[in-house]
Amino acid sequence: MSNPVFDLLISARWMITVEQDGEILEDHALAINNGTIVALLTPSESAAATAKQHVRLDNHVLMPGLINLHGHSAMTLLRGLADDKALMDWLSNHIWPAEGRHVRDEFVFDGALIAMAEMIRGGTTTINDMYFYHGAMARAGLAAGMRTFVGASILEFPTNYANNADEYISRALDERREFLGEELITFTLAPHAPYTVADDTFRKVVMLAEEQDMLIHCHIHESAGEISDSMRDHHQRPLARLKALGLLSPRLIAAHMVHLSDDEIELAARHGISVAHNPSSNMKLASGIARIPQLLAGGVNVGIGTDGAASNNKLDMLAETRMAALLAKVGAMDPTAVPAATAIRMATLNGAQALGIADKVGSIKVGKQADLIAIDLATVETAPVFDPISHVVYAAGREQVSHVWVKGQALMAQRQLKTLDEAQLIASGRSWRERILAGDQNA
Ligand SMILES: CSC[C@H]1O[C@@H](n2cnc3c(O)ncnc32)[C@H](O)[C@@H]1O
Ligand SMILES: [Zn+2]
Repeated sequence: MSNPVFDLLISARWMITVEQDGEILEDHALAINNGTIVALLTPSESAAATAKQHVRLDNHVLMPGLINLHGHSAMTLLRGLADDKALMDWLSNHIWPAEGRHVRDEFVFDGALIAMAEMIRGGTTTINDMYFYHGAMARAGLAAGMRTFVGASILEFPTNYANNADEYISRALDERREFLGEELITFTLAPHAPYTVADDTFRKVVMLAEEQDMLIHCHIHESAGEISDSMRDHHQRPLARLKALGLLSPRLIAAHMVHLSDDEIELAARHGISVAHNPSSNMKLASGIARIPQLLAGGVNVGIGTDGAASNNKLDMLAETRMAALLAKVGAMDPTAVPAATAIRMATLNGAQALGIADKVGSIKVGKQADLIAIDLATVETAPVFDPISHVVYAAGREQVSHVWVKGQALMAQRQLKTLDEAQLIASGRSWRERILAGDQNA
């Protein structure tokens, strides 16, 4: 019997599977057909295998694509407009007025494409987003070929997108219809935060999420002010209020969760909620240090996000993974907190788990889809290699990401973007700068 000819064969010097913490395979290969990993080949099997395309990564580590569990992609167009502010000052006095002047369909599409190019160049294959103009976001995801979770934002106050909570919801559900058959596009419900969403709206969100089988994505316990304002307005901490409203469940991805008591960590674990940890944004807005080691020890699923480019200001998941490991250590005054392998699991499989796609992506396993990245370790920054897991977290930079695949489709090869035109995106960013500086209401 003749050997099968695979669609794609990727052989790599090292493979971090994330199936077991710390597992590294040397000189193995992955066989891929129709975007799915169909075989994991030993060195001798790899040598005998044949494929329509064979990518040889002799100095690289191959690993699952990074999953950005919390972002606002289109905010790339507001990057650097308001730095060095605390959360509520940043939002109320700078970001929301700027969004009022500029955020439209075209802004979201163009801003999201710039974000996606940056994310792909840094090894991100999935983005869990929340913003406005969801058709534009979904179209950007399809153009880029990224796995895109489009968060349908819900607020009580008017923006360019909608006037009240009911309108945010109905408009988003209308926009969602066009993309229901798209495997890479999933809509989620994204009530913005406990301080911008009323009790009745949260109740509607819970009902709708169950009825439509949708995830819920919300900023929760981001700053100390959010908690004290909630005590003043609701006589409860936000998490207790959300529990009473039925929001706490495995459907919930809670972004930030910086300020938590031991009881609240236990509550989060008991209800199976996932946390999107955003270390750089939390540091830059001086929101605080999330208690990640305690959350993980308590059994809470914690993934990693960048937040938007206006509060980070990078969309660099490798840097964020490193920050997650370092910040946990200094927060706990314990160098063993969040070791490198745990940080990699948080940035991959835990993100997939939060999004309900751990059966499809998040680790390297036969039967899973080929959402994969390669990182070139043959650079002075990562020579010599004793432990590829250590280098991925602590030493390698995003410029060392060489290849990115989503469902077997190459989005980047040898650092060349395959689905997006970098020069065009830089030009688009320049033209938005002029429009934004001109204060064009219809920009
Ligand atoms: C409803 S999502 C879009 C909304 O959220 C704002 N935003 C961006 N980053 C943050 C953050 O860290 N905390 C709270 N709100 C944030 C964004 O500007 C949009 O208005
Ligand atoms: Zn955010």
